[in-house]
Amino acid sequence: MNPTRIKICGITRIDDAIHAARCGADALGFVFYERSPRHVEPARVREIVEALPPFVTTVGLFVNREVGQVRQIADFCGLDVIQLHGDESPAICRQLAPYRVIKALRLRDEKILDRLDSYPARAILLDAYVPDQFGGTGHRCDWQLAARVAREYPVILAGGLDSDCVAEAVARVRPYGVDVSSGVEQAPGIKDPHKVAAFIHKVKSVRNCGASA
Ligand SMILES: O=C(O)c1ccccc1NCC(=O)[C@H](O)[C@H](O)COP(=O)(O)O
Repeated sequence: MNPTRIKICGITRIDDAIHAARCGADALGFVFYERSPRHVEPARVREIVEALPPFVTTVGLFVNREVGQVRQIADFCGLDVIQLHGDESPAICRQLAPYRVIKALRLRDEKILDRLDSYPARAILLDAYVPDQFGGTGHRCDWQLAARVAREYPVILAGGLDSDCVAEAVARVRPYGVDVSSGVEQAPGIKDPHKVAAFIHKVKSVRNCGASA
């Protein structure tokens, strides 16, 4: 049985990053989408990355950015993984090699099942579908459909998770990992240390028989 990996997304402050790492987060996400209330400048992210312990994975989130810009920012900040949260094609994912790519897809209906094979991504992040919004919405996705996807692919479940619902979500979907942003915040971009600790504790205490390596 593998543990459910935990990504805390929308980090903008060193203290929040260190606290999440101490609580046991596997990965931290930084939003480079300028229209997000969690947007953070590359110079700040570089400082945060330099302050982190060695075994915490750093993930940069981009929405429909040009590949060269994504690479430039990722190289500058020292990021480990790139998460593409817009309408990026499978070809764009390929162009970012050797960076590992997580492709985020907003789960609208079963048509998603036909699109998955084309993505050369290390994992698919399933988020809620909210018209005209790319992420960080606080809305849940269809866990039943997500569970079907998770039987075939490594899935990172996102969308409206918090410490109250995450144990049930893991038990039902059996994802590779979970991702949370607004559910552990005091305000957009500002994490609540108690909510972060409670979320991570809940995930670590639930059995996930389906999670693959
Ligand atoms: O968080 C944002 O503001 C955001 C904006 C645009 C694209 C992606 C964004 N966040 C990506 C994430 O990975 C979030 O953690 C994910 O969407 C879940 O968010 P939430 O429902 O608030 O937990």
